[in-house]
Amino acid sequence: MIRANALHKAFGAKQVLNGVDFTLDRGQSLVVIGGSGTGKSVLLRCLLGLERADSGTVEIAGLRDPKPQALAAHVGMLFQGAALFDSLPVWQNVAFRMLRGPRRAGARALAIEKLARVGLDERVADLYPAELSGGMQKRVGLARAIAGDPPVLFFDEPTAGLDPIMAAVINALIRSIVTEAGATAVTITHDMTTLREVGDRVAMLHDGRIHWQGPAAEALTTDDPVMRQFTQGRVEGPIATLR
Ligand SMILES: Nc1ncnc2c1ncn2[C@@H]1O[C@H](COP(=O)(O)OP(=O)(O)OP(=O)(O)O)[C@@H](O)[C@H]1O
Repeated sequence: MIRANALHKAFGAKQVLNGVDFTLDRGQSLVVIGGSGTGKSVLLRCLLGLERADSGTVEIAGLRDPKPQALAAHVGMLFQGAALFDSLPVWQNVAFRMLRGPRRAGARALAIEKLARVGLDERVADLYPAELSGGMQKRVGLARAIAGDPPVLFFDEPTAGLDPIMAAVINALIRSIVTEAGATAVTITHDMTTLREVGDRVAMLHDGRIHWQGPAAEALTTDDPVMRQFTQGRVEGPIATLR
């Protein structure tokens, strides 16, 4: 369902992706972890066709090296910081894509249905993003990601900036939405709780490659020194840190 094959991407002399390979079966949920600056966002942009890899191929939902426009019908995305349009009310943010298509008339009802799915009341529909808390904005972003019932979902740092309780709420919502929809999901995170709650599988990006991948249950118990340092948040270990 999602395949990255030998992806390479450099910026000038800096080789960020240096042969990234992974395959994710339909209906599986993959959590991608890795230190700051290891290229998680670059990988995401390459997968979504927002950035062109120097070499290698991507396959998503049967499309090979798809352009973002071609992916729009297949992929829902929760952006870091939710990335809502400030000038549009919540319901138009959620049903944004429908507003320009033949199903315009049903857009508001669909938005309200999706808002309910993420635990938001109909009254939120007419508010503007600036009137919402960070946690509510994340929920709206989540409602937008699932508005078109896409078979593939991407979540970029879904709990960043949230308090631990709201983070738990968002993790649980993501897990239930992914399970219920049978969606194939890729989540980028630094949050070990998200790793445990959301992932079936985990892949760790390190030195431009997938250094480790395996079942989520093994990610926190593996003896791999890079994984151990990262998941346990240790300063000492093979991952170079600025001290
Ligand atoms: N457009 C660009 N031009 C030049 N360098 C870039 C560009 N985009 C990313 N990079 C570099 O690629 C590297 C990886 O960046 P990326 O944002 O993917 O890291 P990340 O793993 O997502 O980090 P974080 O967890 O901090 O968000 C960084 O060194 C960054 O400076």
